[in-house]
Amino acid sequence: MSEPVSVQSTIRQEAAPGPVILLEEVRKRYGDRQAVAGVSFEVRPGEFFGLLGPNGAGKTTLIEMMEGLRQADSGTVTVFGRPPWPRDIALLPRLGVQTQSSAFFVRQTAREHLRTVAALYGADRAAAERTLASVQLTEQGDTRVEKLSGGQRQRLAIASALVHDPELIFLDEPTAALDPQARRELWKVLRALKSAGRTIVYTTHHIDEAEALCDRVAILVDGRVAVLDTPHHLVASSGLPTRLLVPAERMTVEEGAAIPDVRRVTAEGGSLVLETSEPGRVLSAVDRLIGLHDVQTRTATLEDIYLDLTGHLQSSEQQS
Ligand SMILES: Nc1ncnc2c1ncn2[C@@H]1O[C@H](COP(=O)(O)OP(=O)(O)OP(=O)(O)O)[C@@H](O)[C@H]1O
Repeated sequence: MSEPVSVQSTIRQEAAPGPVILLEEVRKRYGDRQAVAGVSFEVRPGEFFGLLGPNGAGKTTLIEMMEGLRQADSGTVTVFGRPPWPRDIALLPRLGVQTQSSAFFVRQTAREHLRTVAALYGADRAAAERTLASVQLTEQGDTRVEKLSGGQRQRLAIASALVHDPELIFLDEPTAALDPQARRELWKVLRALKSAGRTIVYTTHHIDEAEALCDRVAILVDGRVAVLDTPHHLVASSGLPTRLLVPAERMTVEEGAAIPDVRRVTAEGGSLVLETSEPGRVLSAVDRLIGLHDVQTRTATLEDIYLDLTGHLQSSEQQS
C-alpha cells in the first residue's frame, strides 16, 4: 500500500516545484535613470526564459542582479530560494554566466582558457574538451584567444558558462556576433541544454530566435515588464491583424481598400498588403476579384508584437 503514497508525493512535488528565480518589485536606479522600475516575475525549473526589449530597457541590469553581480535598490531577488547578493558562494557552481570577452585570458589558447575556467569551478579537463566540442570549437582549441574571430570568441564565452554543467544558465545576447549558420548551430546546443533539464535565461535582439527557442518571454520597456507569456499566447492574444500579400500588378490600392473588412492597405516591395482581422472573408473577396494565385497570408509574429509594444513600427507604411 505504500506505493500509491510515494507516487502521490512525487506528483505533488512535480506539480509545485519552487521557481528557480523569483523577482518581486525589483528596482534599480543609476543617477536619475530608473533602469529597472518594479519588475516581478518567476523563472520555472527547466524553462527557457527570454528577456526582450530595446537598447536601454534594463535587460542587462536585471540579469546582473539575478547573477549576483549587482545589488537591487529595492524589491527581492531569489535564485534557488537564496538571495544572490551579496555574492553567495553556495550558488556559484549552480550558475553559468557567459563571460564577457574582456574577461578572457587572451594569451591562452581556447582550450587552455576553457580548462582554466573549468578548474576554477572544480570541473575536469574532459569537461573542458566536451564543452569545446559542443560549441564547435575543437578545431580552434589550439588557437590563441586573441586570434579567434568574433563569432568564435562568442562561442568560447558561451562555453565558459557551460563548462561546469550548471543548472541555471544566463546568456546575454549570445548570438549577437554570429553569422546565420553559426546562430542555427548554437540553437542546437541551446535546445540540447534545455532537453537536459537546464534552466536558461536569455536576452536577444533577434525576436525570431526568441520565438523559436523560448518557452516564455518577457518584453521589457523602460525598465518594466510590458508583457510576459508564451510566444504563442502573445501572438494569439495580440489582436494584431493578419496581412494578405497580393501581387501589386494585380490590384490597385483603391480596389484593396474597397474590400469590406480591410483595415488598411499599404504597398511593400512589389506587394499590396491588406490588413484585416477577418482573413477568411477578405480572402474570399480577393478570390472573386483576381483569384488567389500568388496571394500569401501572413499572421502576426512575435516580432510584430515586439515592434508594436516598443513603438518602432515603421510608420513609413502609409495608411491608404
Ligand atoms: N553602470 C551604469 N551606470 C549608469 N547607467 C547605466 C549603467 N548601466 C546601465 N545604465 C543605464 O541603465 C539603462 C538600462 O541599461 P541596461 O544595460 O540594463 O539595458 P539593456 O536592456 O541591457 O540594453 P542593451 O540592449 O543596449 O544591452 C540604460 O539607460 C543605461 O544607459
